[in-house]
Amino acid sequence: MESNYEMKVSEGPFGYILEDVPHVSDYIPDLPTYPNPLRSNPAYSVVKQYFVDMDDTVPQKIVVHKDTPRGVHFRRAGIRQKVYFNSDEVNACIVTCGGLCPGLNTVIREIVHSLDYMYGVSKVLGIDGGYRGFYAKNTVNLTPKLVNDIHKRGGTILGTSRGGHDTMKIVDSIQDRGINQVYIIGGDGTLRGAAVIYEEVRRRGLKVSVAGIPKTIDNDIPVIDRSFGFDTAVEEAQRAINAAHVEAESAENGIGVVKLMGRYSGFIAMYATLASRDVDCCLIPESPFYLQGKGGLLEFIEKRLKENGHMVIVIAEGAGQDLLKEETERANEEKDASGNKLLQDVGLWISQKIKDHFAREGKMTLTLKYIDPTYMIRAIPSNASDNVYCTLLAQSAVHGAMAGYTGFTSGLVNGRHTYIPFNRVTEGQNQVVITDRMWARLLSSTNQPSFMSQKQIDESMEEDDPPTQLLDDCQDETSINENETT
Ligand SMILES: Nc1ncnc2c1ncn2[C@@H]1O[C@H](COP(=O)(O)OP(=O)(O)OP(=O)(O)O)[C@@H](O)[C@H]1O
Ligand SMILES: O=P(O)(O)OC[C@H]1O[C@](O)(CO)[C@@H](O)[C@@H]1O
Ligand SMILES: [Mg+2]
Repeated sequence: MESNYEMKVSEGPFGYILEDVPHVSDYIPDLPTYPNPLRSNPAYSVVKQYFVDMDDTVPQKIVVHKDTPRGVHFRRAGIRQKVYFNSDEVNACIVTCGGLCPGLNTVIREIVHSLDYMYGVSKVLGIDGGYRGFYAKNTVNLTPKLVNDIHKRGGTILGTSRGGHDTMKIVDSIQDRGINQVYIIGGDGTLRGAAVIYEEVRRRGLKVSVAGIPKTIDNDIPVIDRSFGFDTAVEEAQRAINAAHVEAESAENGIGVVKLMGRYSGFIAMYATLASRDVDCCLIPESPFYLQGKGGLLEFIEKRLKENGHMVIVIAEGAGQDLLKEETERANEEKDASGNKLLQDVGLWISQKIKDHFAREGKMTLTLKYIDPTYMIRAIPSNASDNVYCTLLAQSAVHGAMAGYTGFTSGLVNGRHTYIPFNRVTEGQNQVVITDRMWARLLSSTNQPSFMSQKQIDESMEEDDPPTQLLDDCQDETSINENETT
């Protein structure tokens, strides 16, 4: 089903734009409102200004010049004075879809706890096994007690799946069960699914809030600063890189190759490399490379081995797929149940190419160890900082749904929690911009070639990408989201 998501945009002076999120009262008139029960919650009532001002918004771009227009803003997340659901009336559900990511259980736990402890909501259903669970499986009652310890475990207690999105059946199930708050945790595909669920709910005139919590280990969701679980994944990747380094260092002409996740976006590989400092070469999908000849990878490997006697290569799973395709003379057209292209194993392929090259040339004997920790970095529980992040994302989603917002995802923008309309997070993909300052930092830390000709550099500068860090000098140094902070 195609999305027809209509944007709710308003404008103000000096180029101010609010990309607002829908509200149930947009299509159901005269809904009653209730005072927020948090008024009498001792934890909150001591906090000065614990209600978010209705006019609070967060700018998408925070580095500005004297005369730049104020630009796009998102509604600030948080507790509202009025809520549109009475506590007894709420019948919520939670579903997790797509690939695993550290922190899924923390988000589930926190939605259940926030609904119960903050808003007195006790009816929360868990949907089993992703979208198809709405119509093909039984549900489970989620209580604070049941979910109390789950944040210490990896995975999702609800199970997840790919494929199986049937909008009509899902909304029928929502309607039949009397569900009026739907919390959907997932990546770009999941949020596309959530957008069409919201549209169908609205078409039927149902008082149902549809709230998303963006999840992606690859950090490829646009607009938001970073996705939950990313920090944990980068930290876990260090263990594999350390092992590769120890192996490489201990052998004559030792090479350690580590493959990390990242289908189209090389953020995990880039940040794991920058964090480790043991990596000699990082290869990501956004930065094409070649093997043979002057300036190629094999030449660089030989040089680095001569200099250092060992080296570590980190490769994102989506890197070099064009080379593999050429080599095998076939495109891998296989797709998963959600329609995502299945990739060939670039780690195995590149390891073999390196071994073959040096054996054939008889140049040097090398010892190569290939480490593939891809699923290990996403199947673990979230670390402390991701746990806090997940908690805040979940609480924001609950406050938003209780306040009657719908068709939105909670998300961190420039360090502030916001409500973002679905279509803004599904319209594109966050990727490493290789003409940006962060990639330049990586190149200078590994001292690897850029594998780009001057012609390619000129072309990429001319592309219609957002202005780059190298060009306009307006990068927020602490932010991960390359595209949006440049
Ligand atoms: N365009 C779409 N419209 C409706 N549903 C979709 C769409 N794309 C994907 N989905 C559904 O969303 C769910 C998850 O999609 P997908 O497997 O692509 O994972 P994801 O959410 O992108 O997460 P990740 O990329 O992290 O694995 C699946 O059930 C799939 O059927
Ligand atoms: O869970 P699956 O189907 O093996 O998919 C793995 C893919 O999911 C992700 O973890 C998230 O999109 C990718 O990095 C990876 O390519
Ligand atoms: Mg996806």
